[in-house]
Amino acid sequence: MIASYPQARLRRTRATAWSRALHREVLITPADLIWPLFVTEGSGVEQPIASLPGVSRWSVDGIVARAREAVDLGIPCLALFPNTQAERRSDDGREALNPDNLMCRAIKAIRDACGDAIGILTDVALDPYTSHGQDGLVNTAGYVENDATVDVLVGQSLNQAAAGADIIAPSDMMDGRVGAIRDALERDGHANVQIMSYAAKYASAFYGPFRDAVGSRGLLKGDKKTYQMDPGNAEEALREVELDLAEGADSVMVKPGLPYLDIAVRVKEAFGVPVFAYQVSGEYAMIEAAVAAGAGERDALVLETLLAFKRAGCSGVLTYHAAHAARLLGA
Ligand SMILES: NCc1[nH]cc(CCC(=O)O)c1CC(=O)O
Ligand SMILES: [Mg+2]
Repeated sequence: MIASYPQARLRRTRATAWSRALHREVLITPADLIWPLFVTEGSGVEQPIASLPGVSRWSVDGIVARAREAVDLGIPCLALFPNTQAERRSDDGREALNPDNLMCRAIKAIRDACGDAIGILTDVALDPYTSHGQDGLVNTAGYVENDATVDVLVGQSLNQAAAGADIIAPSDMMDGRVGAIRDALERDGHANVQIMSYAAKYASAFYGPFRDAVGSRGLLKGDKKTYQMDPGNAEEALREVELDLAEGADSVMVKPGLPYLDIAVRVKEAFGVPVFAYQVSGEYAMIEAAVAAGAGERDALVLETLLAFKRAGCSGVLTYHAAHAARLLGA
């Protein structure tokens, strides 16, 4: 029998800070955070990104400094994204296969500086390397070809793994890419390289600032609706996750974050595997815009939104607020 009022007063346990702390069901800690970083050419370069106030692209030396900062803050993993120079972009995105590309140089530099003190997650998709900004190879009809793209993504993954990536994170939404990448990693001696699949990734309006950051926004014609998921679909997300797990994903991601918390909950309940959420660039920008407009307080907005992911059952969150949040949580 469950008591009712006045024997039950749910405000009793909320009356003091110590009691609220004692009864809190979930916590967010720096160890729950993955910090996405944008890499650019040069040295000593910091380029602020206008649509992501507070976030910059860094040259490799700056990325190494961010990696050391992350280690000090207790952030376990970085996610790297390259801003590829226009002259290195092509229709087929072949720069993704260059063992000396910006991404590979950043991976090696972080590894040299930090050893195994931090994980390096690398995004697999061709959009930072294509002249058209699509994640895959586009045929003459303008359609992104699935199987031909997967062949290139396998090469991109092996290139990243050879440079020292710890977690390969395919964000392209091609069918069958997780299995193909897993097979190739096993064959190539990378049995312990993980795959975190962007399994349920939606064709979202929240990616705009990210496309500025990697330099693909002005290039992209049309949209990504023939491969990223329709925002109306939830059952389909479970099928996407099921397939990626069957193909060898170690963990799965739901993206964007807050607007899709229901998906995170359902995936966790259905499969009981490690689920990560990506609080994407547009979500970050929304919080910063609210702060700038005096509509909310940054620290509180950041910590509340991050806690929500933990409550939904996520193992962790990719967030551009990672360093700020870790500083707040470490204090
Ligand atoms: N495959 C590219 C990729 N990887 C991560 C993001 C978005 C992340 C963000 O908005 O923060 C995107 C953008 C896209 O699909 O167009
Ligand atoms: Mg899929």
